[in-house]
Amino acid sequence: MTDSSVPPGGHRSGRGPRRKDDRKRRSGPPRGRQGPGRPPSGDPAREAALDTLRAVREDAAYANLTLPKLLRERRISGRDAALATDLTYGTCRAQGLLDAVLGACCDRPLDELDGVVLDALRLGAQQLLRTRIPPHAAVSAVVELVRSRAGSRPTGFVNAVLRRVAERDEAAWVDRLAPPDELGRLALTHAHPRWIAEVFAQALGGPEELSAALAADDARPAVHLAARPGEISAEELAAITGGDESPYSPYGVLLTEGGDPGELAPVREGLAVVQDEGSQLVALVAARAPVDGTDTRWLDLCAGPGGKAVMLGALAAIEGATLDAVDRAPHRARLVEGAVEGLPVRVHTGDAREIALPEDAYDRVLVDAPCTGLGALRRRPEARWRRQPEDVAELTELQRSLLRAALERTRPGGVVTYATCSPHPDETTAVVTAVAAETGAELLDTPALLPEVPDTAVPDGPGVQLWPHRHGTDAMYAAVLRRP
Ligand SMILES: C[S@@+](CC[C@H](N)C(=O)[O-])C[C@H]1O[C@@H](n2cnc3c(N)ncnc32)[C@H](O)[C@@H]1O
Repeated sequence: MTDSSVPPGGHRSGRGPRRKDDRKRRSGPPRGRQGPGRPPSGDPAREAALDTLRAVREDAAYANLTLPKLLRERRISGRDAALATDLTYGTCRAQGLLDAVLGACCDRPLDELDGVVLDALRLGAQQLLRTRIPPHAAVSAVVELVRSRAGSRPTGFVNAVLRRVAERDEAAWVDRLAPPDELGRLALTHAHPRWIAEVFAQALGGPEELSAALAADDARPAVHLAARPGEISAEELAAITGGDESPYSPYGVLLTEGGDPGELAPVREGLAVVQDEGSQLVALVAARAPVDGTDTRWLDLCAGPGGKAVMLGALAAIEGATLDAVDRAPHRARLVEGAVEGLPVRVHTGDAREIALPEDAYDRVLVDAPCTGLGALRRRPEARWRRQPEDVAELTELQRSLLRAALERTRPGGVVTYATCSPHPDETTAVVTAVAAETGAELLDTPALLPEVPDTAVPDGPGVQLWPHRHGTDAMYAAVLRRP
């Protein structure tokens, strides 16, 4: 739907980094900052949301790093912080759906709008379609925000577009805008790019669970803690934090209260870390995989920032083993060093494919490969719209070579666990089966290593696949291979 009665708003390019010559042409205060005579809107939550959306759009920032920093700097807490978080992450997650609706309500392409206006429209549409905020409050708050950031000129435009958005609810907009096929409809309904919905359907072995999978992936994830083995039990950790013991991981606690988990005493004291239950289960697979013979030399080839290295290091300490932990990125290797203090872990910085570590030597190896992260989209609100299908091929090349490097460093009879936080079959089954065929490595029965977790088998492939809608975890994948 377009409407020629909509008054003109800002017209500058709204998406992608702003060009230098654009900046020169503008007069007056820089967009996105307070200008003289323009008081703040008195709405710290929406101001923080708008600033984060700008950073995500212009600087390719990560919302989940930018917003918490901004809230701390501005001393925004309590209900304002909760509102800012809901609005920012919700708007980032739903961007494709919001843009489809806004596109039907604007008389010009969205990428010709001023960036601040576009961010404000997305923030407004999110409130109108996906929250319980009363429509008049949502519209007037966003109009005031635009006035404080960009002056009065675009306010009529923003007001008119948002009033058009408010004419239908989310379901009615989906009815109107969805493509005719079921997969396209589900992708729009749950605000996912079509290609990702296709990947999920392929990984699930059919469309039956797709709606549940996309819905769970569109919700905010629960926060899990992992108790450090040998230091504190999950039962004790749950009692101290007021959380619940996790359903599957023997070390997991599901937090039931909000707030910053980093401030909890057991986390500050190093007795527990914030870690999704799916990651805990992958570390458990790596620790449980059956080894023939000695079992004292362990290796984590892609260790940064150290979540699984902490769990493996703590288990190694209990078993009398040692762990070598490798990461190519120096700052990530340093994070591992900080995380594994006091554990029998040596940290190495370098490329796992070339690093000078012994070959045919390790009993137990984890390669938690860099991947598209399609299994952890819940945690990175903007990621689903940033990732592109073309990213996959480059990563699968690296994943195969890392798995080969892991097998070369494993002794005959030792085991390698290959893991990704992606369910994409090209990154999971295809990598594992190709490298197993090339090297003669034996594919072990990985679901048997997690007997307490139901429905982990991968359709037509080796390994275990976890899912948010089935297990409440990220969509982690793991498969175990034995070196011949
Ligand atoms: C999925 S993350 C690992 C997460 C980690 N296992 C944890 O539980 O916290 C992948 C890691 O692989 C590292 N990496 C990427 N390419 C690498 C390479 N060629 N050699 C070693 N590490 C690499 C990245 O820097 C990144 O830290």
